[in-house]
Amino acid sequence: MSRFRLGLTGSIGMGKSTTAALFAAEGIPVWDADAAVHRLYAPGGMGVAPVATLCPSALRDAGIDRTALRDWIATAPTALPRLEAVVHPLVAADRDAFAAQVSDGIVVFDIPLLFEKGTEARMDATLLVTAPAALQRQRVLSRPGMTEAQFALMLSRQMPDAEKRARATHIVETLSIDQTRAYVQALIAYLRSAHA
Ligand SMILES: CC(C)(COP(=O)(O)OP(=O)(O)OC[C@H]1O[C@@H](n2cnc3c(N)ncnc32)[C@H](O)[C@@H]1O)[C@@H](O)C(=O)NCCC(=O)NCCS
Ligand SMILES: Nc1ncnc2c1ncn2[C@@H]1O[C@H](COP(=O)(O)OP(=O)(O)OP(=O)(O)O)[C@@H](O)[C@H]1O
Repeated sequence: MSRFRLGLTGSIGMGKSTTAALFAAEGIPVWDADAAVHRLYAPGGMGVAPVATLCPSALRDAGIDRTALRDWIATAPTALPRLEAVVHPLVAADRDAFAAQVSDGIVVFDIPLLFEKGTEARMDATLLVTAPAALQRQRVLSRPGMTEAQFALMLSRQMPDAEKRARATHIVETLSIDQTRAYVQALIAYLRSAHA
């Protein structure tokens, strides 16, 4: 089977990381965009200098402090697009370097902003993880330090779930681990048979 790129996405708290781990447990290589950003922000990361130039207050212990960055983003509507303009090309380079290492079989790309940034055009198929809004809200608000305002702000920055459902080639509701694991296993089998 030649390389098959599966874009995994979903709004905050919908189950991307958990579902990505289910693919990894089946032996599927997974690239995680949020993890790539953490690497870029860590001391020695490629993102430290450019982000610190943009937001000097975020430079802390030779790395980028996300809390300071989050506070800076709240100061102006232009802040996040300016940050993305610096970070996203570095994330894309990390993604392409990962993809180049895998020559065949299914590869999963866990990308929160897959649809928001049109990255689905670089994928062979897309899987949306989703859940009822009330469950999403309960999950996110149960996180330490998360507030209603923060949740609303993050949701406002992400494409509505209904729009993502209309664009995804595959959709799974993350209601139980067993049910999602069964879905992941069936999807892997289907993709291997359909694209052998
Ligand atoms: C804005 C930042 C500082 C907030 O960091 P913090 O640790 O508080 O939140 P975290 O990173 O866990 O993100 C919380 C939620 O927002 C999502 N998110 C992250 N960046 C963005 C963004 N630019 N637009 C919309 N949602 C985003 C995440 O996927 C997650 O669902 C951080 O997310 C960041 O640096 N984002 C810019 C880089 C980026 O766009 N990352 C997404 C790559 S697809
Ligand atoms: N299939 C599932 N069944 C039951 N609970 C799930 C499932 N998938 C995820 N969850 C729960 O939902 C919460 C959010 O999951 P996860 O962190 O994977 O979401 P995410 O989309 O990666 O979130 P973020 O966008 O904030 O990174 C976690 O508490 C997790 O235990």
